[in-house]
Amino acid sequence: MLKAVITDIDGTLTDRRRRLSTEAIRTIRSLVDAGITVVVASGNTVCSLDMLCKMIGTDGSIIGENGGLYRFRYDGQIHVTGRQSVCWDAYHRIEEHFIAQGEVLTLYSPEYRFADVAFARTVDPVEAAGVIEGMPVRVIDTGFAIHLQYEGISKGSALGDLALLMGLEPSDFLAIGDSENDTDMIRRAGVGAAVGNATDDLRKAADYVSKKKYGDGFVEIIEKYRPEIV
Ligand SMILES: O=C(O)COP(=O)(O)O
Ligand SMILES: [Mg+2]
Repeated sequence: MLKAVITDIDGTLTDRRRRLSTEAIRTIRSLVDAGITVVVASGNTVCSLDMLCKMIGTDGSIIGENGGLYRFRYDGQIHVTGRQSVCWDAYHRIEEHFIAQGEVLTLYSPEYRFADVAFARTVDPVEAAGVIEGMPVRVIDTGFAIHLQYEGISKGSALGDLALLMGLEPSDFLAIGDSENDTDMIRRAGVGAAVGNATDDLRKAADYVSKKKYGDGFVEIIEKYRPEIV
């Protein structure tokens, strides 16, 4: 039996252009109204997740910055497990490398980030990873941004910590995602599902891959597993 849902946002509840699926929101509201907790787990910042949770109508339980931080409900403490200073060291090395080639990197909301570093996908993430080889930092391409994350930290590691705070096990969760940054999370969850537009690696790690894409895929997955969520 499953007891809660944890979902990625970009590419799962949104389309490629980050437009939220109204059908997915409707589905989340029906889960919440039935007393089922829905956690959002994203590479996004706390403030953007808070706005989203309020407007969708969840209880504010979040995993942000790709697992670099998490919080149980709006009034809970923000637990930061990422090590941003190490990520900044990695970023500066990458920045120097690309500046030497005439490429200027664009940071994403650095003033609102506490755990990781994120920047625009204007450079090759594999080349960026090569530049910081040996450092305890992972380069993550979410399909929407490139993130630098301290080793061992992921949405999956944060799911373990958050589930404990909620009095649940990771295996109590149905987890849904679309990309590389969701892999650990869908592996650790009781059921891990990927939407139809998911990357090949995530599809391989998933228990189920929806036929439909983006928000419609999310709705399809919830409909399939709804009888198992109590
Ligand atoms: O912040 C990103 O790069 C992607 O966000 P997501 O984890 O909700 O897909
Ligand atoms: Mg995503």
